[in-house]
Amino acid sequence: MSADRINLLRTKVFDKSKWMQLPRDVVIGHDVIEQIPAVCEDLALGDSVLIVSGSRTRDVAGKRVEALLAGSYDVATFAASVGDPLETIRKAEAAAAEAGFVIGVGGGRVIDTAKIASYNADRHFISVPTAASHDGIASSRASVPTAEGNVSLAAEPPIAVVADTAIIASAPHRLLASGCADIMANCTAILDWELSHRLRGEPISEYALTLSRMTAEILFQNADLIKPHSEESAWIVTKALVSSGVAMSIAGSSRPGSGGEHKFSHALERLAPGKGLHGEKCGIGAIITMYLHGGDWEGIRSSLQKIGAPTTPAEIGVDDETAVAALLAARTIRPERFTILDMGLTEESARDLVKMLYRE
Ligand SMILES: NC(=O)C1=CN([C@@H]2O[C@H](COP(=O)(O)OP(=O)(O)OC[C@H]3O[C@@H](n4cnc5c(N)ncnc54)[C@H](OP(=O)(O)O)[C@@H]3O)[C@@H](O)[C@H]2O)C=CC1
Ligand SMILES: O=C(CO)COP(=O)(O)O
Ligand SMILES: [Zn+2]
Repeated sequence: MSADRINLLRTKVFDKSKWMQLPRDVVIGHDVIEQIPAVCEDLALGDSVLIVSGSRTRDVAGKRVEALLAGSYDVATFAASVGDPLETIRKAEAAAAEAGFVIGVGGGRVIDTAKIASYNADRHFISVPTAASHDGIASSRASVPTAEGNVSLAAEPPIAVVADTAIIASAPHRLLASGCADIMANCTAILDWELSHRLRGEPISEYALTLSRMTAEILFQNADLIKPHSEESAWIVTKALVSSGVAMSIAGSSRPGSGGEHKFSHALERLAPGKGLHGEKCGIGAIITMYLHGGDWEGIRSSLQKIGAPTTPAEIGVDDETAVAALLAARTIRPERFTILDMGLTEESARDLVKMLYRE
């Protein structure tokens, strides 16, 4: 082969690069919250720490983390209040800038606040989920509600995840079921991604896609094992959430875990704020988007029912008309993310779908 040809091939082969940020320590299991001092020592992140938690989650686990670290670190706390998320993030960022590293102890909102604040303040971040309710536990993305709908922001990937299954199993079952639904929704998210790849040439990551699909499939297979307040269930779901977060980190975007069903969920959050948990809305949305993809939508519905997640808008206090409006508004949220809901859905067809697929 001529030197010119080799150089051409080199250029072609080596002009691609990717930066994947993954957690270094992932500690999951019974009472592992007690391992936090060892994790912090192992990572040698500094002498001072900011612990971010919410009003409930501070009592659930935040205070325990504060006590565990108080002897060895200068500990500051930040209460991630429920209010304007961007304002809360700004305040958390200022507090993070004063600390050596940040620990987020809570549900999805708290973890996202801590990981964005860490990213903006250029601090390492440790993720301590108190509930297996969302797949942002281990990812480098954050999903933040704004007036225009949720935005997906780059965030600090956790350098460590410490997920205590005893704490997670004690959380309200609704949170665990919501996390299951968030993962089950991966199966429609990847169908949307493949559709966009075939139709519009959107780049796809086979590894991220396969990991995301496999994670959802494992959960569908284990749906019978998911029971309230069982530590085994917490273990199964938490591992799946970490795996799903890794898929997003590999992709460098939330695409492997967020398609039309998520845009429907974000639209609902805007139209009916506070109704339903994130994963619950995604699961409900996945029933419709799977139907539109021609897949096993009844399988999704029965798996959601098995784990105790809602399958109709009515179950989360949303009326049919609002669900129709959310289906139609979904395409206006993050419009660059092409999904099956961009394929000609009309008001009439949305109404028919809601009537047919969300029968009690
Ligand atoms: N980064 C990503 O990729 C993703 C991000 N998300 C984001 O995550 C958020 C949704 O997360 P989700 O966890 O569903 O909702 P929240 O974080 O709002 O948590 C729901 C409620 O559960 C409480 N809670 C959490 N853990 C426990 C526990 N162990 N015992 C009792 N109560 C508990 C919280 O308390 P407290 O008041 O203390 O917070 C809160 O009141 C959304 O903002 C969504 O956009 C969702 C999916 C993926
Ligand atoms: O929720 C997510 C994955 O489960 C990601 O959220 P976005 O839809 O905001 O990207
Ligand atoms: Zn989600």
